[in-house]
Amino acid sequence: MTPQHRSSICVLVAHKSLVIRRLCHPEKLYISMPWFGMDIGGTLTKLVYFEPKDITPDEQDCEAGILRNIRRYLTKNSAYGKTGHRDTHLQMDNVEIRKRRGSLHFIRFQTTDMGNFLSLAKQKGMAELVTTVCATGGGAFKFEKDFRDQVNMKLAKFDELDTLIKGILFADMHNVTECYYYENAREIIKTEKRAFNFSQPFPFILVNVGSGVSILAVYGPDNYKRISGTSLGGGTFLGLCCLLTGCTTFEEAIQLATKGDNRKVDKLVKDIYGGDYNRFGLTGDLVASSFGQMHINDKRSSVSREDLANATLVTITNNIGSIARMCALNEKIDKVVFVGNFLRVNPISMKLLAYAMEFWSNGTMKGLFLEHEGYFGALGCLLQFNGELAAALNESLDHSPPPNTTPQQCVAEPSKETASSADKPNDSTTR
Ligand SMILES: Nc1ncnc2c1ncn2[C@@H]1O[C@H](COP(=O)(O)OP(=O)(O)O)[C@@H](O)[C@H]1O
Ligand SMILES: CC(C)(COP(=O)(O)O)[C@@H](O)C(=O)NCCC(=O)O
Repeated sequence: MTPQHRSSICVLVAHKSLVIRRLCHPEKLYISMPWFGMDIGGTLTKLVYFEPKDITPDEQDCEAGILRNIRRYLTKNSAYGKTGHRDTHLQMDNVEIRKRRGSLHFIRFQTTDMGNFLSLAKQKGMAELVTTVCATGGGAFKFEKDFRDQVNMKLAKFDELDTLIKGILFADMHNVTECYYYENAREIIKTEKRAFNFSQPFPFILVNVGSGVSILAVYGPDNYKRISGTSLGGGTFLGLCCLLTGCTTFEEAIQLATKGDNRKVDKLVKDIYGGDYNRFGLTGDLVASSFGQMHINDKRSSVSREDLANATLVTITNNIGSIARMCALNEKIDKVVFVGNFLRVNPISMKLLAYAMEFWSNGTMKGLFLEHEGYFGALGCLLQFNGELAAALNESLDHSPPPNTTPQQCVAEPSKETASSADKPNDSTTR
């Protein structure tokens, strides 16, 4: 291929505030890579990266070195900086987004590490390549100035609950084993994970257990309301566990909880009644009072760190289960979907939630879970950006090659109207 040939097929199209790239095939239009969706949460930042796998030799020729390096860096490693991890087991291959085929990669790091992330982005040349990052979560607002000042990047902000739902629906459509439930949930020791067909999802209650908890009633892809929430969430579990046991990470807290016994910490119905409280169906083994034994000196001195971790996990989980069930009852909805990174590596809570839904509803409600747990906001953010851009591009696309044929690295920059939906109040989101 001659340089003239190359320059004539790698062209730039600029329209309004969108700058898009036409690579190699004039009839094909590509929003410039890299495609990211970022969810900057209260505890963890989640990054979903789309790796194109259908790159033609021509396109490869046109691709900037920085872009290639970023792709290699993200896909060849599974640990980045101090706290960055790629969840390789969650990778989704052969996914089509905007007529491109590729893999979705799922990366997380501590939000407290944002400074290091920005330095790394600068070091890897991201700042030269990308001018706008699609972001959701509270941090999209909190860190907007840092992105602008430190790496000269703008944030295209999307609402975290809108993107959460979009991400869930996409993942479920593209992964047949995304949704699961626990069979025989009433027998916690024996219960087993089973795939659930979530192809007819509506209506469902969505419980997002992040740092705090948001509870939504979802009636359709664009029809939902936020019906409740609680500040006693994943952040509470981790915070209390660190205080009570001296552990320092979520993984450690879960490890401790796995080996502990909440019955040494909590007061059970049988500790109060000497057995069951039959009149209202309260069995003796039910927790009557979380941490209810810890005012007794002897009991306090005999509990282990493991027992305290387990009791903390059970307390937080049961409270979430109880609120979720009441919400489902109020809305007359029988499917309750639990997501959020609190459920990461945490089968104890998932089984307890499945049990709570089943037991307290006499089998009329079902607790459901999703494999990509905490990544749906970031995924929906990536999709929403493309979707809205696509609409804008469809309107504006001029199929004839433009006069300027200089190959040049460029970025997709959303227009104000399309990108800043999170800046506007959301009428469908009520408390
Ligand atoms: N590696 C981890 N570090 C810290 N918290 C974790 C980790 N893995 C799971 N968690 C749990 O996930 C919660 C955060 O969930 P997430 O859905 O990412 O919410 P947020 O968007 O508020 O950060 C934490 O409060 C903690 O309970
Ligand atoms: C404020 C939040 C939406 C932030 O989301 P998060 O980062 O916790 O996922 C969430 O923490 C929340 O809904 N908290 C509960 C607030 C309440 O209803 O009491």
